[in-house]
Amino acid sequence: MHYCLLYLRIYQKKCTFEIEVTDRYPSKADTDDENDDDEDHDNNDNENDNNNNQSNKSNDQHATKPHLEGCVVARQHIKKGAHIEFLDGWLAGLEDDVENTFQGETDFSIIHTSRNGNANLLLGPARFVNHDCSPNCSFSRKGKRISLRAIKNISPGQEVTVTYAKNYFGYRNRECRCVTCEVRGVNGFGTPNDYNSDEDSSDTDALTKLKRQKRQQNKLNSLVGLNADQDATSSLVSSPAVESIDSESTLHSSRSPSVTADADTPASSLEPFPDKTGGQEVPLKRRLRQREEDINVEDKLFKFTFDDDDANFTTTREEWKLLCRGMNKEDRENYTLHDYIFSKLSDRGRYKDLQRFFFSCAIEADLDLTLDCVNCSTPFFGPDDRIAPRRLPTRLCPRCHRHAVIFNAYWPSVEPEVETITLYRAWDFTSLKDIGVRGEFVPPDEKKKRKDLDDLTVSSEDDDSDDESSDDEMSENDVTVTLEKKRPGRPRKIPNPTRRVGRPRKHEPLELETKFKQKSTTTTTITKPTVPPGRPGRVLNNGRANGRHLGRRKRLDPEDLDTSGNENEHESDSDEVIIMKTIRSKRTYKRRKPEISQAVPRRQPRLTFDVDDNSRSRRASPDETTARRPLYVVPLNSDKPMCILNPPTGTSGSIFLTTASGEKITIAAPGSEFIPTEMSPLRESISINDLSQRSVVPDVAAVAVGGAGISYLANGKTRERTRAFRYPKIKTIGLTSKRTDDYSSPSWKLLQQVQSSRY
Ligand SMILES: C[S@@+](CC[C@H](N)C(=O)[O-])C[C@H]1O[C@@H](n2cnc3c(N)ncnc32)[C@H](O)[C@@H]1O
Repeated sequence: MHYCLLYLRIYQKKCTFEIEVTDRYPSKADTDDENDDDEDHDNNDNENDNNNNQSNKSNDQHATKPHLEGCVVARQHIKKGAHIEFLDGWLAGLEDDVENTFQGETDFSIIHTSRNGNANLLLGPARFVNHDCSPNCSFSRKGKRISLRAIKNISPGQEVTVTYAKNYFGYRNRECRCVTCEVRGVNGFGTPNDYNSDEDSSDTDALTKLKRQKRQQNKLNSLVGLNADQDATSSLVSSPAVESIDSESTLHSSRSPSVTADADTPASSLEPFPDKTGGQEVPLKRRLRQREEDINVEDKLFKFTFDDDDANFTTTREEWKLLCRGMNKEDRENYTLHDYIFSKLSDRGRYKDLQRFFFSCAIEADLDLTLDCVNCSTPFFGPDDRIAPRRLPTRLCPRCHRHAVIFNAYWPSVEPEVETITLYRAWDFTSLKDIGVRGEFVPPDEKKKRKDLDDLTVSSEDDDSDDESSDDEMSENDVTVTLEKKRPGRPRKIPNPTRRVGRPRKHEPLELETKFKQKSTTTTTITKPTVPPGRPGRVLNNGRANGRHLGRRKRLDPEDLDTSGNENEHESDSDEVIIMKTIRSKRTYKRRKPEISQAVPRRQPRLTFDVDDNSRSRRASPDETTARRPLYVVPLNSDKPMCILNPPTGTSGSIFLTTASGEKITIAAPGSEFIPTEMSPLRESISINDLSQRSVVPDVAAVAVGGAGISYLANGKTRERTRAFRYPKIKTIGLTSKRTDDYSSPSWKLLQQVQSSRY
């Protein structure tokens, strides 16, 4: 309890520091590898143009092996001599044999006190304080209690450090990877030669070296603009000789959260708020206001671009605004962006999964993608962060995000903002249309209809669930009967005695598990169930499965999608849902008859999303495309047609979309007149000249297929021009009315038909 309190206290407002994560230090395994493969490193590093010195080499090496550890970062100015409240530790004595069990572990901090030499386990927030050869704090001990005192002035954002011992990280701390060593290019950042020269040197040499270090440190001070107290290299600690100091490159290589400067960044940018006033002290309030303004600007500008594609994609936010423009004022005020997104998603619970999916796709699509924290400008998502984080990135870096969640204030301020801070996801559906994740936009009247149907379903399900609970082993027929009773639409979650909440537990009661298995087996063997039409858009499950994969730190694997989703879905809690999922599998829907005759391809693509197809590196072979590429249907309000085909001007014709297998779906009536100036809101066809002139086609339905084409009349002959899409991403073709609320438009109906025939 006592230890718990020690930790909990650090979340108090007046606490001047916080626990952060850093990837500065290598794991034990990394260090061993490094020693083993020194030669290899050199060879590899030589290939890297950017890495001219050893320190960078070393860093890059670790960039590929992120290893996170804790660190303590100041959140407020801490004056020299001040006791750092709440940064306390507690010593728990260790017996010798127990101590041995901790050998080689860095997760525990063992302290040997000079008085009796006993080993103690250091517990409490103080255990997160890292070593620096030029520390800004020192430990002090009172009985079993350890506290920290600042020996230099510490600014917000600076890491709180102490010196552990002279030889803690090997002889003369040669494996030390503190900021000071990094700046000096020594120890963990030095070359083996440094060590040799150091070992050979005499005491007099050491004095000269110290003097030289002092000179270099002064030089550094003037370079980075820190005063003597804040300087990372000010204290003369025992350290090998410094051959040269390349402050710019070494600072650049720093990946600790407390040091975020890059090569040409002046020291001011080490501050959480980049100094925009030419070095003058700016009041916190003003900086916060400035930051808010920046956020607003950023918000407007936030765009997502895939450079390998036909067009830039505007944000979902902009689409939403466009939609709002057509609304009356009252509706507009009540209709939030989230409403819009969720109306597309149809299920709030999928938001997170979809986010993960976007995140992974974003990484797939642009390997150099980085985002800067809107609060502290730290790049928090870059090439090195390709391994999926446990938490999704926000537009605030993890540190600022967490801080905002706790204090409703922007780091480092702890004064709550007047209004609740809105925390945006970094990948907020901006790429919805691009990535190929399908959403479902349900018109309000349709939504109502479905709701009514769903309500009906719930009541019928209630009856069914009674039956089920009385009979564990359901026969195939039983299932079919159950389903026949069902209305179309997604099954509702209903109270069910056998319902499993959350993931299957490791130690589930045996009885329940058997029951579950029996039912699953029964359901998966159904061959010809009466398929409830269901509602379109269920493919979001795919995104879901992907997210799950990411959570397991795995690359997305399309092969896994069909199966893993079923196992882990939240909805798989109930047997009902398992049944539905089975029915929704590709086998079942293949048997469904297309509802629009010539407009729908005979051969339906599988209900999978193949991430490999989506990657730049590989183009799917025709066979693969036929098998894997789905026909995506997403209504969008894009202001740009993404696929532009250039027919000869002055011609008229029709537009069709092609599936991956080459089948065509005509989406605009052939032979329609081209009247560029009069855009009929209800027209069924769109002139190919509209596209050729790249005119804006508002409120379009988007259909992602294998390609798109036009057929037109030229010299009395019908000609065709088709373009295959390289990636199975969503492409839009202008298609429908200008009015988004007009769901009676023929093209909207067509879209619905296509949608319903799809699933
Ligand atoms: C008392 S703990 C400090 C907290 C630690 N970072 C953590 O998250 O548990 C000591 C461990 O931190 C790491 N560490 C701290 N300072 C270091 C430094 N200057 N160089 C290399 N590793 C360091 C080492 O792994 C060391 O065993």
